[in-house]
Order: sequence, then C-alpha cells, then structure tokens
Amino acid sequence: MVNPHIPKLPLPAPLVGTEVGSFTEFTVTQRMPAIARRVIAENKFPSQINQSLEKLAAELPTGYLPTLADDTGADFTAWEQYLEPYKGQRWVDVPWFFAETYFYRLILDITNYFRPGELQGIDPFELQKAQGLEASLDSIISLCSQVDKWLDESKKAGKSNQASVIALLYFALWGNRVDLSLWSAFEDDRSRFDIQNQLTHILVDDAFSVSELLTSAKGGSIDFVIDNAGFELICDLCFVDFLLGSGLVNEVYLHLKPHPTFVSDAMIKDVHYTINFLAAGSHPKVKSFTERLQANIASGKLVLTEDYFWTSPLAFWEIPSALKGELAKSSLIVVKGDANYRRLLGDRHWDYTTNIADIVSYLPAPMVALRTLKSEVAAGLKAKNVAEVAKSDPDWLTGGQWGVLQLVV
Ligand SMILES: O=P(O)(O)OC[C@H]1O[C@](O)(CO)[C@@H](O)[C@@H]1O
Repeated sequence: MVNPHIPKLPLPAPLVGTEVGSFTEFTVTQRMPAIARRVIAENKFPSQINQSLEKLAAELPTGYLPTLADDTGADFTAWEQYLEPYKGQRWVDVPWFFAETYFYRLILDITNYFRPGELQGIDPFELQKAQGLEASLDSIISLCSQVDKWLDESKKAGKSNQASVIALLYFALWGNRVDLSLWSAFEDDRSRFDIQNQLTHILVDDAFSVSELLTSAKGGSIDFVIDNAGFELICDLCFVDFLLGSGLVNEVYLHLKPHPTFVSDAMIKDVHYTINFLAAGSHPKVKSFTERLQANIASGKLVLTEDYFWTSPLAFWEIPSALKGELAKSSLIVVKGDANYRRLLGDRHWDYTTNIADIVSYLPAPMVALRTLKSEVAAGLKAKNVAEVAKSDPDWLTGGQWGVLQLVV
C-alpha cells in the first residue's frame, strides 16, 4: 500500500562530501570554510568567537562534527536528536544537507545568537543581506513599475491577465539566481536578467499550468516557502502583491526561516527590513508597492510565519504534522530555491529523469518548485534535455544558469 507521507519510490543514497570531485565535496571542504571566514571578516565579533569560527573553518575538510552546546536556542533539543546518528563522524561523511544545516546552526552557537547578552540576535550575515538589496535597486524599480502597470491593467479589465502571472513566475524563478552563499553580494549584481532570453534556460516549464491553476482557483490562500532575502525576496513579494491586488488569491502565507542560515535566507525581520528600506526611498512606484504590502500585512491578508522545520536537516516528507496541516489548506504551495528543492528530494541521488511526482507524492496540496540549479540534485528532466545541457554547459547543475519550474498536483 502506498504511504501518503513518504515518497512513492525507494530512497536512493544521500549526497555526501566524500564523493570525490563533486560539488558537494567542494562545498564542504572549501565553500563552507570560506563562508565561516567571511563571517569573521564581515563582523566585529570578539577574538575568542573569531578563533572558534576559524577552528570550525579549519576542521571542515577533514575534521569531526563538534557537539552543540545548549545555547538556549528553542531547537537545541531537536538538534541533539538530529545529531545522534552522526556522532563521531567527519563533516565529509554525513549527508550534505545535514552538514550544511548543522554548520549554519553551529555558527549561531559560536556567535552567541541565542544566548542572552549583547550579541543576542545579531545576524552574522546582515551585511551581505543589506548589500544584496542595495545592489539591485535599479532592477527593483523596474520590476515594481511593471507590477504597478499589470495591477492597473487587471483592475481596468476586471480580471487579471494570465501573461502577467506567467511573467511574475519567471521573475520569481530567476530571482533565485541571486544567492549570497554562492556569489558574494560584493562581487556582482545578478538581479539583471532578461526574461525572454532566459526562457531557453528553463529545463522544465510548467508556468502555463501554474497560471491556469491560479487564475481558475479564484480566492483561497497560497503558501510561499521563501528562500533568499534581497532581490529574490523582492521578486516573490511582487508576485504576492499582484496575486493579492488582482484578487486572484485572498491570503498569502510566507514561510520564513526562524534564524539566519545559508547566508541569505530570509527571516521575518528581513521582510520588514526590506519593506522599510524601500519605503524610505523616493521612487513613487516602489513606495506604493511597500504601502500595499504594509496594508496587506496589517489586514492579515499577508501572513509572515516561521518554523524551525525550515532550518532543520529534515527532508520535506518529515514535516511536522501541524505544519503539514497548515499547508493542506493551500491552493498552491510555492517552493523557492535550491536548498528547499533539495529538501523536497531529501537531497538524494535520484536519477534526474525520475518522475518528480513519484518523489514529491507526500504533499497535501499542489506544489510548484521554482529553482535555479545550484547542486547536483534533480528530478523530472527529460533524458534528451539532460544530454544536451550537459554537453553545452559542464556546470549546468551548479552554476545557477539553468532553472526548473515544476508543478506537482
Ligand atoms: O538560495 P538557494 O537557491 O537555496 O541556494 C542555496 C544552495 O546553493 C548552495 O549554496 C550550493 O549548492 C547550497 O549550499 C544550497 O543548496
């Protein structure tokens, strides 16, 4: 009998850092140490904390998982259980998704994020997040002006244009190219892209079916499992603004991270910071965008919510039943970004042509994944496309230049 709570298919092995030459190995042994060192460089933590961060960075390539101290974090007891099966193992031996989520949780332990005191609540990635937002200001102005027009048109026509929904889906997809754990906000502005040119870079494109689902299911609520702050968050908020403003949906829930993680992942405070930052600017279309968002938050149409599941090492099918119950009310669950996609697939070695609906068979509502590829995990691709893209771009799985927009109903 099929179990509705887990994937239909037997689980393949998880990605691990011992896979020689893989992006996973590169991440655990090189990218993660670099991220820990960037936390030292971009903050003014006391030298004792910096020494501990440096120790963490140095141990990642060959060292063993340290224990987690009881730093008063609400998720401490849960982490003790998550750690149990991996005690005494090296960073490169444990499942990659576990290694990454634990690494970010340890940074918070080291920097006293949860402990009462003057460092409590200091986001170690604050500078990167703020920079990411400021660097994309021109693109933000263009997008907000466009959304304003679309909202106007939909009001005049008395219905929303499906083409606007599709365009906003593409923005929400390509906004995900901006990820500060891969590309520092100081290196590049990745918010500039051309939606039309990017179409050839979408490996699975269910945008039309998603737009049909949204335009036919008038009213109701949708859930966004949010990924990065910065330009990606703006793209998501523009989409939300349009969905609420055109009356396509009545309520939107944004699921945000309860603590800093994966460098740029958005928390509730980042949404407020973003809105306040833009509201303080002078562009009228950007200002009206922020006013609509503020009004929607105040009226309860736009709900900002967080859960420790989103920062846990658990696969998506291990979602707590209360949270799953919340998602069950949704007309559509929008799952943003690479790390959330990895969670959907349990960060495992599925054959890339596996039917994604046979893996993500456990969700209580329709789901669309909007993800640019930044890790060696995929499903639902056509063998022909895999062969072609692998030939044209050797880094197609990890370079963030290719995307999928996959609907599972
Ligand atoms: O912001 P996103 O799209 O979740 O990307 C983060 C992902 O990218 C990486 O930095 C590269 O794989 C991972 O660590 C993580 O899966």
